[in-house]
Amino acid sequence: MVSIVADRVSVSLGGRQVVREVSAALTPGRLVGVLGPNGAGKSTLVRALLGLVPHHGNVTIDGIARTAMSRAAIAQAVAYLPQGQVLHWPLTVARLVALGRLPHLAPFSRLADSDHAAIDHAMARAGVASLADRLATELSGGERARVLLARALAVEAPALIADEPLASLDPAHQIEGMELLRAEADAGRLVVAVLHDLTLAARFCDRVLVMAEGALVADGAPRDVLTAELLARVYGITAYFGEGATPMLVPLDRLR
Ligand SMILES: Nc1ncnc2c1ncn2[C@@H]1O[C@H](COP(=O)(O)OP(=O)(O)OP(=O)(O)O)[C@@H](O)[C@H]1O
Repeated sequence: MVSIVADRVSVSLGGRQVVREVSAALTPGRLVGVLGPNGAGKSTLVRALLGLVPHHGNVTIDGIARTAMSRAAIAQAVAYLPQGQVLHWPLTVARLVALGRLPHLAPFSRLADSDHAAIDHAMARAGVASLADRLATELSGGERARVLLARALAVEAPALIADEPLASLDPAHQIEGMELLRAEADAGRLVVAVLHDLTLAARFCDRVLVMAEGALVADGAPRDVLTAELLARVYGITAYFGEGATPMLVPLDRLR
C-alpha cells in the first residue's frame, strides 16, 4: 500500500505560478477526486506529484523522497493515466495494454505468464477484452479512453493517478469507470482522479481536493466540501442538492 504526501508543492510554467504551495497527505484505500475549473492547475499538480514537471516543495511516496526514487521505482509504485493522450503508433489494443507491464520488465526480457494474466485482467476490468486485436489508433474516443485505463490498471501498482479518466465516456461507461476506481480504492489502493463531473465525484469519492487558480481551496469529504457557497465561488455556478445515502448534486446555472 502506498501513500503520497505533497508538502508545499509549487509549479511555475511560462513564467507564471500555476500551482501554489499545495500540501496534502493522500492515504491508501481512498478515492480522491481532484476538482476545479479549467486551468486551475489540476493536471500540473498530479504531474508534479509524479516528478514529471519541475517543482518546488517536497513529495514523498510511501515515506521516501520521490527525488531519491528511480523512474522505474516510481512507475511501479504509481500508475499514471495522463490526460487526453494521443496515440501515434498503430499497436493492437493487447500490445498497448501490455505496455503497462514495462515498469516490471528487465530490458529485452519477455512477458511472463504473470504479465499476461495482469494484461488480461486489466482488459477485462476496463471492458476492452473484445477489442484486444483491434488497432488502438482506429478506436472511438471512448473506446480509446477505456483502453488507456486498462493500460494503467495493467501496471497493478498500489497507487493510480488518473487524469480525466471519464473524458469521452458515455454515461454507462462513466459510472462503470467510477465503480472501477472505487473498487481499486476498496481493494486498498490509493486512487487519485482528476474529474470534472461533480455529480460522480460527490457520489463516488471519499475525499475531494478543490483547486482554483493554482491553490488548494478546499479538501475534505464531498458532503462537507461541495457546498453551494464553494460551487458559487470556485465554479460560478448554482447546483441542485439532493438527499440520499451518497451526496447528490447536479450543476444548474451559471452565476456570471
Ligand atoms: N507548458 C506550459 N507552459 C505554460 N503554461 C502552461 C503549460 N502547461 C499548462 N500551463 C498553464 O498552467 C495552468 C494550469 O494548467 P493545468 O493543465 O494544470 O490545468 P487543469 O486544471 O488541469 O485544467 P483543465 O481542467 O483545463 O485540464 C493553465 O493556465 C495552463 O494554461
